[in-house]
Amino acid sequence: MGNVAVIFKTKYGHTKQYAEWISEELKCDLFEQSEISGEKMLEYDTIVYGGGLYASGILGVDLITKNFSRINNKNIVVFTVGLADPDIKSQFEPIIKKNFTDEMQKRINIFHLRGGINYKELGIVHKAMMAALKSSVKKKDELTDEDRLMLETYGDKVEFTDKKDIEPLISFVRSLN
Ligand SMILES: Cc1cc2nc3c(=O)[nH]c(=O)nc-3n(C[C@H](O)[C@H](O)[C@H](O)COP(=O)(O)O)c2cc1C
Repeated sequence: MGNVAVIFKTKYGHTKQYAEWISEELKCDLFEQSEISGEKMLEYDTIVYGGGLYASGILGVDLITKNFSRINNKNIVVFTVGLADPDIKSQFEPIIKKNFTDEMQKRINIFHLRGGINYKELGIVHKAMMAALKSSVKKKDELTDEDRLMLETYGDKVEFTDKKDIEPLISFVRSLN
């Protein structure tokens, strides 16, 4: 795995928690996305980037995509943190397509971790986005499990963040050259 940098961007702290656990486990450097430049990333053999999921976008992932041609020769691992259940793999396909080109998808190893939400903490824009999502879900004829979870927990607090879920990512990074 060589020398590893864990980099993250969070709005409400869930991705930061995972990034801290990962960097502690790997005993490696940890950076907030705004603290590290494309140039600095060149010092590492393995880059692990984590971003919260917002309307299918991976927060701050442009650090990786904009610098992709420079870091292409490194091990690149991305983890997303969202409310979507990581066991339902199909729902991540559009997210991966939206955030990465075909070439990037071949080179980047992607993991999905589950975060949480506390409606009382949300900023005004995010509150409005969740309200809009709720009314569109309520209009659906058939609800998915995710839709039901959203309606049941709307306005409340849900927490899925769990340290043991980093294990597959940790084993993968340790297996890298
Ligand atoms: C406005 C808004 C949009 C969101 N969009 C998604 C999404 O597209 N997919 C998903 O799985 N979770 C989505 N979430 C849930 C967040 O990804 C989840 O709260 C996550 O834990 C946030 O990570 P952070 O605390 O590190 O920012 C959304 C949350 C908000 C408030």
